Amino acid sequence: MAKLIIFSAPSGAGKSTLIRFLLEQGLNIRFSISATSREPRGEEKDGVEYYFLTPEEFRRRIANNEFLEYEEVYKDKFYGTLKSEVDRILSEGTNVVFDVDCVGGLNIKRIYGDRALSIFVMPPSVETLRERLEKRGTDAPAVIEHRLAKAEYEMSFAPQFDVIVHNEDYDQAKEEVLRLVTDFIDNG
Ligand SMILES: Nc1ncnc2c1ncn2[C@@H]1O[C@H](COP(=O)(O)OP(=O)(O)OP(=O)(O)O)[C@@H](O)[C@H]1O
Ligand SMILES: Nc1nc2c(ncn2[C@@H]2O[C@H](COP(=O)(O)O)[C@@H](O)[C@H]2O)c(=O)[nH]1
Repeated sequence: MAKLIIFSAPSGAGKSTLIRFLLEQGLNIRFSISATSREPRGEEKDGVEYYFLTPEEFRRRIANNEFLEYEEVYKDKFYGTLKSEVDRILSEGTNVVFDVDCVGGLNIKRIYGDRALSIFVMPPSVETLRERLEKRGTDAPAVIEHRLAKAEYEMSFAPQFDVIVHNEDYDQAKEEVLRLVTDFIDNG
C-alpha cells in the first residue's frame, strides 16, 4: 500500500531542499502540491510548487470541504492540502511526500496513522534560520522577521513527530532522510 511521508519545520530549516533531494533518488514518490493564497515568489509556477489561489477561491474550496487540512500559516496566508491531490497520487500506488507546517503535519499523521511517517526537520538554531533565509534571498526582510518570530513556537511541536532529523550538516541530513524513507516505504 502506498505511504505518506510528512516534512514539517520552521521556515528555512531545509524541508524543500531535503524533499527535492528525495524526489531525485528514483524512489516511487511524488510531491503533494499544496494550494496557497500567497503570491508566487521568484520562478514559482502554478501547478508546480503550489496551486496559487485567490483568497476568495481558497475560501470557496474550504466551504466545499476540498481540503484534507489547511492552516493560516502566516497572517492572511492560507496553505492547504487538497484531498483530490493526495487521493490521486495514492490511487496510482505512488507514495506521497508533504511539505507542510507543523500543525498540518500532525493533522495528516492523525488521519493516516501508521501509514504516514512524520519527520520534523530541526535547524541548529533560530540564528541559522535567519542566515539561511537571508542567503536564500526569496523573501523581503519583514517576511523573514515574521517567519522567524514563529520559529520557536514551531520547534515546540518537534517531540510529537515520529522522528527528528537535525539539519546542520546537509550531507548527513540527506543520508538520514534517505535511510528513514527507504526503510519506511519498504518495511514500515
Ligand atoms: N544543511 C544546510 N546547510 C546550509 N544551508 C542549508 C542546509 N539545508 C538547507 N539549506 C539552505 O537553506 C535555505 C532554506 O532551505 P529550504 O528552502 O529548503 O527551507 P524550508 O524549510 O523549505 O523553508 P520554507 O518553509 O520557507 O519554504 C535554502 O537556501 C537551502 O539551500
Ligand atoms: N498546513 C499546511 N502548511 C503548508 C502547506 N503547504 C505549505 N505549507 C507550509 O507553509 C509554510 C510556508 O511555505 P512557503 O512556501 O511560503 O515558504 C511552510 O512551513 C510550509 O511547510 C499545506 O498544504 N498545509
